[in-house]
Amino acid sequence: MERIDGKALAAKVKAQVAAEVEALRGQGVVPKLTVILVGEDPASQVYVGGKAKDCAQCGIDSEVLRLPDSTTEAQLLAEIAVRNSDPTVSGLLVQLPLPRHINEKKVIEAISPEKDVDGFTPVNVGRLVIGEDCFLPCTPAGCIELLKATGEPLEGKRAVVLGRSNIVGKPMALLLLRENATVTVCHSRTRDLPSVVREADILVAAIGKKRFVTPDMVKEGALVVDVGINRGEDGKLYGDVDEPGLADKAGRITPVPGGVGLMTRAMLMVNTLKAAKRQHGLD
Ligand SMILES: Nc1nc2c(c(=O)[nH]1)N[C@@H](CN(C=O)c1ccc(C(=O)N[C@@H](CCC(=O)O)C(=O)O)cc1)CN2
Repeated sequence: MERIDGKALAAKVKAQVAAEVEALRGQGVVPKLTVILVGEDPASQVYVGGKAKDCAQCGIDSEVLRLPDSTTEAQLLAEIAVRNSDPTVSGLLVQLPLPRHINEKKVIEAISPEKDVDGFTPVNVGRLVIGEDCFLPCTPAGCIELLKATGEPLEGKRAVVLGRSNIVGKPMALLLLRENATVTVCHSRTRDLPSVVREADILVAAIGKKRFVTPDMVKEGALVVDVGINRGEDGKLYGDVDEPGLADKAGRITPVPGGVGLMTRAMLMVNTLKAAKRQHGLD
C-alpha cells in the first residue's frame, strides 16, 4: 500500500494558516489559543507542547495553563469562565483526558461555543449534525483532508468507520456523509465485523486497539485512515491497522506516526484562525 504523507500535508496547511495570520496581524487582529492542562499525564504534556509549537510556527499567540492534579472541578470551571470572557483569547480547549474526579461533560459544556476550537461542545456538535457552519473536531477534519489529498472522489464510495466515540467515530461518520459517501459505523457489538469492514472503499480505523485491522479485512484498493495511537510494550507507536501486513495490497494508507496525529494538530491551527476571524467579523 502507498503511504499518504501526513507530514507534508500538515506542513502545507500550517503554511496557509501562517500566511493568513500574518495578514490578520497587519489588520491588528492577533489570534490566540489557550490550552488548559490538568494533571501530569505524560502523553498530554507532549501533545500540549506540540500545540504551543504549532502556534509559534503559525504566528498564533498561545497560553498553556498547567493546573495540578488536585484542581477541583469548580476551580477548572472558574478558569474556563475567565477565558470565555477574555476578548484576547480566540480559541480555548481543555486537554483530554481529565483526572477522574472531574466531569468531562460538564467541562466541555462550559466552553464558549464561539471559542470551542476542538469542536466538542454540544452547540458545535449539533451544528455539524444539521450541516451548519461550525468548528469541526480536529481529528475527523484532518482525516477528511488526508482523504481529499489523495485526489480520489469520496462521493458514492462505501465508507466504514470503526469506532463510535464522540470525538472521532461519530463526527467522522457525519463528515463522510457530508461528502456523499455511504457510511457504516462498526463497534464492539457489530455482527461479523470483518465482513462489514471488507466492504469498505474507505476505511477509518478509530477503535484504539493495536493492529486490530488485519490484512484479510481490507479490500484491495481501499483508502485506509488509521487514527490509532497505541503505545506498544516496546515503547513504539502502533496504529489500529496492521500496516506492514498490507504491504502487497493495492491502495493507500495513513501511517502511524506521521499521519492523522499531525493533521489533528494542523486542523487546530485552522480552527483557531477561524475563531479569531469570526470574533472580529472577518469570516
Ligand atoms: N482537547 C483535546 N484532547 C485530546 C485530543 C484533542 O483533539 N483535543 N486528541 C488526543 C490527543 N492529541 C491532541 O490533543 C493528539 C494526539 C496525537 C498527536 C500526534 O501528533 N501524533 C503523532 C505521534 C506523536 C507521538 O510520537 O507520540 C502521529 O500520529 O504522528 C497529536 C495530537 C487526545 N486528547
